[in-house]
Amino acid sequence: MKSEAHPSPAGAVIRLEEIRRQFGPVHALKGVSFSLFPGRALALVGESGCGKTTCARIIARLDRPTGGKLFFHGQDLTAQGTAKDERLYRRDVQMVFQDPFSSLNPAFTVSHHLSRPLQLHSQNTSRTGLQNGITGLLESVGLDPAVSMQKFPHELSGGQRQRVNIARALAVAPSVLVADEPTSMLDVSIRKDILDLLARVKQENELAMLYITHDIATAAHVAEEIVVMFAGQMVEWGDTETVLSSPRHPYTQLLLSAVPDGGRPFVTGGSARFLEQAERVRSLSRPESTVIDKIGPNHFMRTLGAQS
Ligand SMILES: Nc1ncnc2c1ncn2[C@@H]1O[C@H](COP(=O)(O)OP(=O)(O)OP(=O)(O)O)[C@@H](O)[C@H]1O
Repeated sequence: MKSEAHPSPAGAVIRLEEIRRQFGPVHALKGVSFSLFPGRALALVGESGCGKTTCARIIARLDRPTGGKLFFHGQDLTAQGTAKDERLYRRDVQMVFQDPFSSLNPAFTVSHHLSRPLQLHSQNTSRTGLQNGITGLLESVGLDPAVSMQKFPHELSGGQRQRVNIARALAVAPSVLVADEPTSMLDVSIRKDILDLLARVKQENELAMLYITHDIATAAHVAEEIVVMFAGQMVEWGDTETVLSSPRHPYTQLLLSAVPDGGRPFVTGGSARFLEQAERVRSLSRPESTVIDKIGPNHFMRTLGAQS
């Protein structure tokens, strides 16, 4: 059976089909397939090194796969497009990175950061038109334009900077937003606010969103669908609510068991026993397998491969 995170790719903005990426001997992605749909988010969840950022970079065309296909509105992008196509694609697919500090230039004001992408996108580049555009963008991400417009990045909190990054991504009216660990460098107290903002802008702008996180507990805040990855493979995927409430793959169960107050103890007997069990699950999950179990209408699990 095909490994597809959504039963029907009709209407998909982005579709990855059996994407592979090898870096020398490292198989970072071993055949990843999913689709992104307008107004919906897919959470890509897994521990460090499982291939999440490689997926994001391939979608943003910052990296090329060594196998498989990438489709944009049904068009196969695997082959190199014209420079103009690439430019348009990169405008349509925006990224928000995890570090809100380094992604803004300390020498420029908030207003400057937003005016360039607005000028690129907007027909109305008059002074008033730009001013209105900046005001609207700042309001849409919950910042007071009068207060924040002329500020420099160092005058903003981490959360405010991430809001500016989101506003900047929205300035070119993209159809896809890839958010790579957008809250992992922020204070715990404001993480939920940023996730709520992402969920809201996704809906308001009909964005097809990829939300990348190592924190499975946050997936439900933003994403209707989830893909759990381990060692370059999708191990379990489907509707977020279903996967989180009835996880079937041992690795998904392991991730959920580590959520504080998740109410889902994986093992009893303390941390040493937990680490031992976690290692056992990792070695069970590592071998490649092409057999997919369909558990529900949109709930799939990769069966465990043969141990070598
Ligand atoms: N440019 C590269 N050269 C060599 N190996 C790479 C390169 N980029 C990624 N890798 C390897 O590919 C694998 C997947 O990396 P990737 O960064 O996609 O994982 P990740 O899940 O995003 O991890 P993290 O959360 O730590 O960023 C890792 O083993 C990584 O070391």
